[in-house]
Amino acid sequence: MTQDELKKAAALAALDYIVEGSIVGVGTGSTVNHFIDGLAGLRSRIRGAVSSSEASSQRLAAHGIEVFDLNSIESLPVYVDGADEIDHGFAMIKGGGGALTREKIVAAVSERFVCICDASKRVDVLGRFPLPVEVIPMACTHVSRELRRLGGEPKLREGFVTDNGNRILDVHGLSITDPVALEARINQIVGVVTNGLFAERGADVLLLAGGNGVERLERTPAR
Ligand SMILES: O=C(CO)[C@H](O)[C@H](O)COP(=O)(O)O
Repeated sequence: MTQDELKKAAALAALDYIVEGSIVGVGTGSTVNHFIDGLAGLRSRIRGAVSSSEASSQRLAAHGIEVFDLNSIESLPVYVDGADEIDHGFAMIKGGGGALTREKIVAAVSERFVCICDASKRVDVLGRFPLPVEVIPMACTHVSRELRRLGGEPKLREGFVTDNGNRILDVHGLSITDPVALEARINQIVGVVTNGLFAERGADVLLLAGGNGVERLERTPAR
């Protein structure tokens, strides 16, 4: 199977986690695009969706799925999103598509985070994938300096502006032994909107597609 076929298998498995009659939280990326296309077939069984990016909102709307403002909803039973890396404690690096801040907001509201990935995303230690950090434009130089102090090598994502009008620094070379602590530490830097470590609020379910099918893994409570 190709990587894209594996992404599609994981994405379609997530349809089993949709709560009938609910609003569904929808992430961003090529794996999520397969999920959105699959969700179109269940349109009559959900109220609609909240989305973590303009791109996902457009794709949902093109399928006739109503996209709600997150501020207007009372509960979000399930959020489905991909990841760039996920470790064995279900902490993730996200933001390869640059949607990390809205993803983190929707994830924070949701009761259950269902992560959909092909098996190449599973790692023992996070950090081979450069960590995206969303930064207020005027703070790029200051934040880069601070990130270097933490041992990383930040690179501005050239030509990319987030849906929130900000910039992304991709931080290479970080050794992420304590994802919860590093997530909090980077978020303390003035000018950082948020970073792509999803450790304080990691995934609850991991649907991991590999050669032998889709593994359905649940996070153990004591993470
Ligand atoms: O965090 C994300 C976007 O900001 C994506 O979930 C992540 O980059 C994975 O993308 P893909 O499904 O295309 O491999």
